[in-house]
Amino acid sequence: MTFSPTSMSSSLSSSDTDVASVITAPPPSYSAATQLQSRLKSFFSPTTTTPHLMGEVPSFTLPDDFDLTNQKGFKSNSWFTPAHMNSQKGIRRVSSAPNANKLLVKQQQQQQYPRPPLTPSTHSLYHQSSKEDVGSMLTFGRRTFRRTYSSASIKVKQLQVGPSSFVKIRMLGKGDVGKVYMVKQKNTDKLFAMKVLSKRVMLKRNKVKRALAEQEILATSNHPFIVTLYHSFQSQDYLYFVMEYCMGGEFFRALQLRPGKCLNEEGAQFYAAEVIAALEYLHLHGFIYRDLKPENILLHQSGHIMLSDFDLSKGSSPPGNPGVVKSTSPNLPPSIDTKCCVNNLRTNSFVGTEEYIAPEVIKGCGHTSSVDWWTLGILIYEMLYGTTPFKGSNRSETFGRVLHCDPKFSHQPAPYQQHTPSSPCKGLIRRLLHKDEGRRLGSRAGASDIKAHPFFKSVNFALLRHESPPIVPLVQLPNGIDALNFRKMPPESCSLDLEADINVSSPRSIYPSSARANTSHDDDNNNSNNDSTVKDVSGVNDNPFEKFNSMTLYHEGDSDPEFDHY
Ligand SMILES: Nc1ncnc2c1ncn2[C@@H]1O[C@H](COP(=O)(O)OP(=O)(O)OP(=O)(O)O)[C@@H](O)[C@H]1O
Repeated sequence: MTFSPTSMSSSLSSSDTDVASVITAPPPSYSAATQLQSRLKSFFSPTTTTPHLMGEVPSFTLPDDFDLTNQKGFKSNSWFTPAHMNSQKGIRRVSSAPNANKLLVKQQQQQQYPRPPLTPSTHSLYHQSSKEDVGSMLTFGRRTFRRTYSSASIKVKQLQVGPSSFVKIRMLGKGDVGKVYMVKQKNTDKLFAMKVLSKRVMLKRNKVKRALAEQEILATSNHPFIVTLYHSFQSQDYLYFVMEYCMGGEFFRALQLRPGKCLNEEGAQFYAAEVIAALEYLHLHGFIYRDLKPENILLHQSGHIMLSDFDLSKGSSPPGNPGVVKSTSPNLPPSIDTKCCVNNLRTNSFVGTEEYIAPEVIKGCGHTSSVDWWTLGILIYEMLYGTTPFKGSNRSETFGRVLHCDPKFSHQPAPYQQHTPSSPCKGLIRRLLHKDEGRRLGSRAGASDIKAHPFFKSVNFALLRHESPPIVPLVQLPNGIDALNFRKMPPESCSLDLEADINVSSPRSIYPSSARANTSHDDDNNNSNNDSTVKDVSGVNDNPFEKFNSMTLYHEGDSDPEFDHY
């Protein structure tokens, strides 16, 4: 398909006119990081210390008519009705009833570890200091933090763009509360992916905390396999994320286009290794991802992966310090324990995607970072077999299999595969899909456990970026506008009228959307959401989007004069 950008381009909504009209917030401050953590984070280069996002935003008027109730009814299954599924909430992301005890514990934790407030003086100091040498000390509020090598790889600046700085090219995808557009920056002609989230819809569906979590992760991550955020800002009605445009589109689509919708073992090993590197980085920073699936893996033009969509992720506050664990083999050096960075994070939310959901999530007995290793097991299986291991004809059957069945490996090669999976490969999948999270691979030291498995014996994790990916996306035009692997969006959806067509399930023709869409019943996130939303209505808490920062981020390697000094 050929495509003329000029014929299809349209300026962004006139209500969101320019930088001046954007509600700006100061950039974030950095959190404290221990020396060990800093050293390890630099080791996982390129990376950064964690800026916590505590901006102050001028208040604005909320739409009068927002509704606190979730619109969709959740139909629980006859054989399985855990308490957290009984409430009448949306099917795609089911929210749980608030749990008073947990709220109390959370509040106590917050009192114990308050995030440092950011004052205008602190962020102006930050700007002045952004050129300072590695290792210099910065003072934020009452706390002093050591800048490390890694923190110099992202510069947080005052917002330099607004909605009108971009021209919309086309819609790339549509989610629960927003849309993602391919946009072109007017003065540079650079392409970006712009995620636009409707505040109204977020308030309606209690998704405010999710957007804040996503911003925190995107703004603090600087990793080759995690999608890069360049700007974030908000207007009266929308939140905006301007991210690197992943020309290769969804890994899910790329898989679907392959014969048998699968990869050979070598290919699966490659993508699994990149995913492990990304998850390891997230865990190190204290985040559990919780929604690994091929739809959330995007492909860079080079074919390397970029993890995206962090709205179901959960952060540990504060993240624990990484440790060092003895290797399981006497011939191997000790390895890094990233499990302990997320050790204090146990959450009871019902989140994930049906076919990828872990047993402990279904049981509702609380889950930890081990859920990410479960989903990795499902992903590897899907890459090899073109289908997930526990898929049933409906949700009830799928959950039943997740809880009670072992993954099946046929003695014959799967269609379009020349071989059956090797023993190390099957062994890895079995160990990742262990029903008991305490005995699952990764439960001891996190990613290091998995990297040390014989299946990855031939993989050099440090050099992954230099490997040639098995799938290199076909970009039909040199400017990347007509890339493959995106869902076909109806042309009439190419408007910024978000209210009109948000929550129309994404057209996933191959799988029924219910099986592939995220499900959530997010007690810990939504407890606070519910809480803050209720306050908003009563007028006690004026702005639920206060903590959403408006900022521009520069990464090492971007054309920014400040980086030229390094
Ligand atoms: N950086 C990007 N580059 C290219 N395409 C992207 C990018 N980010 C998102 N997309 C496209 O937009 C789709 C939706 O993005 P994303 O999953 O982040 O949105 P969402 O609103 O959070 O969706 P969901 O409700 O499924 O969580 C993706 O599946 C992908 O096709």
